[in-house]
Amino acid sequence: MATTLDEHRADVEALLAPLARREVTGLAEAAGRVLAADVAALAPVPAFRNAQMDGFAVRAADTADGATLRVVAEVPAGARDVAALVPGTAARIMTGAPVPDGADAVVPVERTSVGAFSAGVRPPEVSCEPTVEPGQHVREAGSDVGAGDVVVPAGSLLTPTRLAACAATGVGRVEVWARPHVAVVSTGAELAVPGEPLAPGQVYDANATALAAAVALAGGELVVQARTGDEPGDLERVLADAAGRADLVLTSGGVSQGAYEVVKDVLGERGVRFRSVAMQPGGPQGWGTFAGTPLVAFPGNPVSAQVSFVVLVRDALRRAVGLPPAPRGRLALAVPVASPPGRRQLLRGVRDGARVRPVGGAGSHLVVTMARADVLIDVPQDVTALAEGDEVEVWEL
Ligand SMILES: Nc1nc2c(c(=O)[nH]1)N[C@H]1C(S)=C(S)[C@@H](COP(=O)(O)OP(=O)(O)OC[C@H]3O[C@@H](n4cnc5c(N)ncnc54)[C@H](O)[C@@H]3O)O[C@H]1N2
Ligand code: MOO
Repeated sequence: MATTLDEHRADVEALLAPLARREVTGLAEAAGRVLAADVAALAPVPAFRNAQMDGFAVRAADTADGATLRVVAEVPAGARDVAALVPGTAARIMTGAPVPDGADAVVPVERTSVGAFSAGVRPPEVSCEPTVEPGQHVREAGSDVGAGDVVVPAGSLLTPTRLAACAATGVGRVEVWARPHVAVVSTGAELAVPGEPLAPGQVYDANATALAAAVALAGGELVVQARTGDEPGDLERVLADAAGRADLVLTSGGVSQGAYEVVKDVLGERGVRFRSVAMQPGGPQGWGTFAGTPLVAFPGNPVSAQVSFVVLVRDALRRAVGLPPAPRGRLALAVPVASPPGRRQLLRGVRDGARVRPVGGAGSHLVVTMARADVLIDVPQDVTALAEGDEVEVWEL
């Protein structure tokens, strides 16, 4: 009996479990990564009591009845050793500058007798708006976060806002889940490079591009993208290089029943296992290690290779980088669907409002039609007919 998709997926997930690894990076490189450990604030925010407005630091009680205050000091942002404010005086202060001890309020310049600042001229005195509340326009130290408090918890995706929070609290490096290095190897003597002329009998290599993009979107880092023909020696050389540079090697092609199944032949001798999985597309599959590096061998048909990645490898890569599984959902079928028995079908589907309908035919070569699909419709192995309105599980593409 052919292996079920769930059984094969479990084997591939076990093979890829060691890909999860932590590393410490700078903040710029951490964008889009997932935090592996809590980040705690090294400094409080604000680090000191400071002004929220350009204006005058005062004692609120001194300003009653429009009293005139002598302007005795100048406090720009970045000022150090700021003297305490003597009663009955004011200090000209700029946004972000330390509020002098003794002052308990900042009055914006436009709400004082001065009206506006002009460069280089310090007004000798000032009177304020009628009501000045203690604490107004003063940003207290630690009012955003205290030193030692958790700024961003482990498991968070590092978005610009969260990275800014790390930076603002003095944290320059963070522990994240490492991006596994992935090699993508397309096999087949017939493959041509997109952008170059197509000779008779050739087919453009779509899998290298598809798998490279899929790896990147699942959080992996592409380190090798190679093509090899049907020469065992070539394949061995390419795979040895790939296995030396990557944490995971993905191959496509050469795994079915043909006379030139180079992947199956070369890897089979090295302990990689091949089996027929009861799914369509993506029936013939291989998995194991090459020179100690995990390797997953997908069939060459471009629809099969892409579907195989989605259902076998995508979530394992996402897990390694700390991401949750890709979203799966349930949708009602917009049309009836017939399905052959004994093989779990992964039909290309397109959303139709809250419903889903199959798009294109079943052929695994229909790589362009596949691009119209936004989900895979998952028809269980034992189901042969579904009616309009029946709910099906879908995998996002
Ligand atoms: N006698 C049998 N023949 C086949 C069987 C079978 O059980 N018995 N299985 C079929 C199924 S299902 C699949 S899937 C394919 C898998 O074939 P391979 O993995 O050996 O792949 P190839 O033969 O190398 O290529 C298949 C097909 O895909 C095209 N291809 C390959 N690589 C690429 C690429 N990188 N980009 C675009 N297209 C690619 C290739 O030209 C072939 O047309 O086997 C069936 N046969
Ligand atoms: O199992 Mo194959 O992937 O259908 O074309």
